Amino acid sequence: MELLDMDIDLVRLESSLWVGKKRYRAALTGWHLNWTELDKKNRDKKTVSVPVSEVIGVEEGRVQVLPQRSVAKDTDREFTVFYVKRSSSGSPYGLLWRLGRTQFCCPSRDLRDQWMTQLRIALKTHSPSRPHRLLVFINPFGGRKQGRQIYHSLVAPLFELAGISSHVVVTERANQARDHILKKDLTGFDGVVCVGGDGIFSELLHGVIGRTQQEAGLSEHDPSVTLQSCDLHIGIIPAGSTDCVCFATVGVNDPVTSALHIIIGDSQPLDVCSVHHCSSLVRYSVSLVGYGFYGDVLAESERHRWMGPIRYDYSGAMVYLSNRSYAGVIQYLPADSQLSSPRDNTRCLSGCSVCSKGTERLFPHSPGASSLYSSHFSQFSSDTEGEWVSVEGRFRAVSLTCMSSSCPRSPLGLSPSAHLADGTGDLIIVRDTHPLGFLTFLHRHTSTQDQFDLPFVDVHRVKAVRFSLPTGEEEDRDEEWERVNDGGMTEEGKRPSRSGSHKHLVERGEERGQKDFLCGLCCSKAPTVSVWNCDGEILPHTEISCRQEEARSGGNILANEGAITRVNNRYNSNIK
Ligand SMILES: CCCCCCCCCCCCC/C=C/[C@@H](O)[C@H](CO)NC(=O)CCCCCCCCCCCCCCC
Ligand SMILES: Nc1ncnc2c1ncn2[C@@H]1O[C@H](COP(=O)(O)OP(=O)(O)OP(=O)(O)O)[C@@H](O)[C@H]1O
Ligand SMILES: [Ca+2]
Repeated sequence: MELLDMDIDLVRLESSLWVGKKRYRAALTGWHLNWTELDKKNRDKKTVSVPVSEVIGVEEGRVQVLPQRSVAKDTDREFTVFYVKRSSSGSPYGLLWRLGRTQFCCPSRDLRDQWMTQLRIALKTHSPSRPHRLLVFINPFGGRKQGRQIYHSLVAPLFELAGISSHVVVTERANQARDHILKKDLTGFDGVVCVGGDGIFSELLHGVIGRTQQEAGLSEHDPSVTLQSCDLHIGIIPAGSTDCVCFATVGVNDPVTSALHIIIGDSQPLDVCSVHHCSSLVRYSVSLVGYGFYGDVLAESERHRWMGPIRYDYSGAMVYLSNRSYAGVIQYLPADSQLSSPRDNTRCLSGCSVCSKGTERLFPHSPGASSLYSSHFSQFSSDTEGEWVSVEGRFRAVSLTCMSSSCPRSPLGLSPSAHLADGTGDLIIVRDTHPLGFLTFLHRHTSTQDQFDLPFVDVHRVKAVRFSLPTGEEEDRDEEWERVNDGGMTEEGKRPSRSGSHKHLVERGEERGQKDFLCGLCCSKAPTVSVWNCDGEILPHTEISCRQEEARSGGNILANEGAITRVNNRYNSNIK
């Protein structure tokens, strides 16, 4: 093996080159492009070394790509190399990536051509996982409504430089991206990319998982089905309001950083949680399934979409001031506590040993290929996993998060030690408490203080969760529905339809549950039920079951991140 590595690492090309007025000795091996400054006596000074896997492109002449493309081809002895450059500035939670650029001048045109050819061959041979053709969905209404501009000014030039061809769809309605992936011919695409927030990411996730199951002839609703692995990677260019999936996987929300990760083919598997109601699939989640506070904030914020990202802070304050708690019965299936715990102070990065161990345990005989795995609830228990546990009471918030769910508002996230791909989620139960206590809990999300170290908060690492209303509450809830809806019923005959005196409050979607909350803000009687927030979408049911689907390490549900894997194994962690 060592011999083979040495063979591959043999120098392919070495020569003197000029960068500006300085003379360098440049060498291209299989894995690296190095250039070392030489002093007047030909002694080595500083060396710059760029892994071939991080070279973005090579162009003839003196070329600039960002902020605007400009080409000076007046000499035939120059070429420009573009590569990933880690910015020393950037966010305290992750490094920004920038497009590095060096213009080399060769002693002859012949040598320039040799450099260009060798670099392009090296790129082809050593970057097998790079995408060549991408399907890009832009949500023009996400976040500050800058998706189109972000893509065309910052991302498209990089894709072009890297030789990636992209087909762009600017969405005209919600769920268009999901339906496109479910129904259209995707032959030739190596991946799908969303430009927007967690909502459009969720559309792509549902499209990709759904399509894969369709093609395999599997029903997503059938709980006995083992979900098929998804071959299409999903990339995220952050242009939304929270961009939690991007932040939690890359460490920063920055379109250029994400575009560079996509170009070099970085990928990170993610846990996916499926949410069922009465044995039928409602949605998948990768981030937050939250009842109480986070459900209420989302429902309230939908009425203030026009405010942009700040709608969450405004709605958060409004909901906090309304001081609500909700009765419920939570049942959860603990995960194996010997493997990890939500309070073990670890931070999950790509290549994380807990995620790899979980994979080995789940798929002991599996080859490296990826797959999604689902199983019956009954199959979840292993020798070291516990039995179902039940908790009944009044809660400020019930949150299940598959990953840390870190975002700029909460840089360490809802559960800082949660893992990206270990097949578990963290259940955070915030029991009813006085307003100051709850404010302390919320405030701790903004710092490094432990939000779980409070007497009214419990956190459990789990494989599955069920939520139901206490006996008797169901009736109260229906009374509440009847009260606010003049007794109208839905076509399913289960709940009142959205009609009557509160219709004015409902602005979008099919979210029947939303009305309970909305009425709670404008009516004198406080609502008895909240709604579920599932990755930023309101669920139409209160009683749900969540279970962890399992992504094998090396899998490819998400291919945006990489902040962490190969890169950080070599250059320390990208998330400090
Ligand atoms: C005193 C300051 C307290 C600050 C508390 C900050 C807590 C922030 C926790 C953020 C957790 C994000 C979880 C991610 C969920 C995503 O899958 C989902 C889809 O994008 N986003 C949301 O649902 C969007 C959810 C957005 C939730 C924002 C909550 C803001 C709370 C503000 C409370 C102010 C109290 C003021 C009292 C006068
Ligand atoms: N053209 C469109 N018109 C209306 N809604 C759309 C359109 N395209 C996508 N959507 C929907 O808009 C919703 C919000 O989109 P997105 O997540 O991109 O932005 P956001 O809500 O501002 O950000 P975040 O989810 O990070 O908070 C999603 O539910 C998505 O399905
Ligand atoms: Ca997890």
